[in-house]
Amino acid sequence: MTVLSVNVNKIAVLRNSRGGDMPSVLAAAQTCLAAGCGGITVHPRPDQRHIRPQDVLDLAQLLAGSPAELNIEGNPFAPPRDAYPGLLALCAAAKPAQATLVPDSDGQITSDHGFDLRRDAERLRPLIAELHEVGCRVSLFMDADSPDIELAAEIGADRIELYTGPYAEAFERGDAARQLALCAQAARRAQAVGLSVNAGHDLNQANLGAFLVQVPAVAEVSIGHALIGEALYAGLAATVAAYTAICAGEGR
Ligand SMILES: CC(=O)[C@@H](O)[C@H](O)COP(=O)(O)O
Ligand SMILES: NCC(=O)COP(=O)(O)O
Repeated sequence: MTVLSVNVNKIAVLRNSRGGDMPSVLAAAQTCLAAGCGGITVHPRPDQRHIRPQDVLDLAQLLAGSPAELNIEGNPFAPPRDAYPGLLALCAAAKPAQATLVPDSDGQITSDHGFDLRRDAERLRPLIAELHEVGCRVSLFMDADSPDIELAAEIGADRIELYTGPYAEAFERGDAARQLALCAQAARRAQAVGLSVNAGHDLNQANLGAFLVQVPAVAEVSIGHALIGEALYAGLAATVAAYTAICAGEGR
């Protein structure tokens, strides 16, 4: 079954807009966990516009000893800045179950592409080894049409996360077949060299079911933006329950 990891970045965005601790990232994570999700995802960025280092440490404490996993996403090449210690230092302190490496830059509103491993493989290799030393599983954010899926295994990654933004856009336009085929093919290539496959970005209640039907053996989906938006109307616990039902294949 596919694990749902809820990305709580957007809870922090709302909190940060006024300061203080309302809404609380920790309380939101607790609600998601109680509603049945299998993990919590955060994507701290150097400008600290949403999840902050202290949130990461608090979430790590909340999840310690629980079967639910903490997944920390971020750019491993972004240098420390102000109170942001850098992704590897944060992972060393929080010891998440999974670190997902993403090649996003500060100027991006959100992540919008995967790694070019022809360019970055040799820089990533020692960082992946360092994260393994800390005890993290390592996943690499990859485009579904990347020619270099197999290289992720060669440099030591455990998983890839398929960037599903192009699929979500195509689904919205009503012509998702090509993107689904690309994602399914990338998943099969990854699995053939021993990588597990995660997926994320702009997944929602409308497009998730078709994705999980067509793309084989997706280990985890991380979902935030749509889920938190939908939760404004339906409630967080009910929305998480709806996603876990889709992940469990109910209604297929
Ligand atoms: C890697 C990825 O697709 C997500 O981490 C995405 O970046 C969500 O983060 P934001 O909520 O900050 O856009
Ligand atoms: N890795 C994807 C993620 O964490 C959530 O992306 P989104 O649902 O906020 O687009």
